[in-house]
Amino acid sequence: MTVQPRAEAFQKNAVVVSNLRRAYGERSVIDHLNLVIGQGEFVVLLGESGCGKTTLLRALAGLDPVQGGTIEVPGRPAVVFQEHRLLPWETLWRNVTLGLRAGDARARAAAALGEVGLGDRLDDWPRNLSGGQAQRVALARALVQEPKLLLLDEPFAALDALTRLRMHGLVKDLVARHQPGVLLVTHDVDEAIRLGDRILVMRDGVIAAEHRLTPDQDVAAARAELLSELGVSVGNEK
Ligand SMILES: Nc1ncnc2c1ncn2[C@@H]1O[C@H](COP(=O)(O)OP(=O)(O)OP(=O)(O)O)[C@@H](O)[C@H]1O
Repeated sequence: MTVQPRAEAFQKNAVVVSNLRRAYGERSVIDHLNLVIGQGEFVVLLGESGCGKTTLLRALAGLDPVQGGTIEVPGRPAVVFQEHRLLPWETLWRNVTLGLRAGDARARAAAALGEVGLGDRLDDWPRNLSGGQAQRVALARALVQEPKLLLLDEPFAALDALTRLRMHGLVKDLVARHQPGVLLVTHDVDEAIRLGDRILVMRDGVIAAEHRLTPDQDVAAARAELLSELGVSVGNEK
């Protein structure tokens, strides 16, 4: 067992990954990777397609076995995927509290759905939601568990540009309020710059580069640097 949920909460860290290894058969995808995410820290993971971002996220979520190393997390991580994964035969409030053992489940669902602007839709059905609304319910379902670690695997990728921008604001607010450590996987460099306290670039099975963004960051320069690390030449683009 390499994923080790700890009963006592970490004081500072949402996850500590040491020397993680993950292979599919003979093919190594994660090769002695180290990573620490602090409580309340928003970390974004970029990397070329196929470099192993989702593999890492799934390992952190405890969804897949790993071949070596350790993952220490203070409790069960919550995950939001690109697809909302709501159960069509359950109402929204029941979807939000699935697996939650609490006597006041409906009240908790009401609070969580309220936080994502859907407090008046408790008894509605997933089929009646837009893509953005469904992702908001998926976020409520993740946050109702009060996770110390929130894993986001391209949760905005299927949304239109305007909805995506609104979701960025919402997620940022929710993370500031609930203070989980966050690992967001995305292909979108602008999204990474907008949301990340720290941006990681994954390559050859490890974290190959790391950027801490400051409030007075030169955004164009950061963007060009990140794109270049991802193998994209931007020439003189501002
Ligand atoms: N179940 C699997 N069986 C075998 N190989 C797999 C499996 N899942 C992923 N891989 C391989 O592992 C590598 C990493 O895949 P992964 O999905 O983690 O990449 P990614 O960085 O998330 O890619 P993308 O950005 O395109 O989503 C790829 O080469 C992929 O083909």
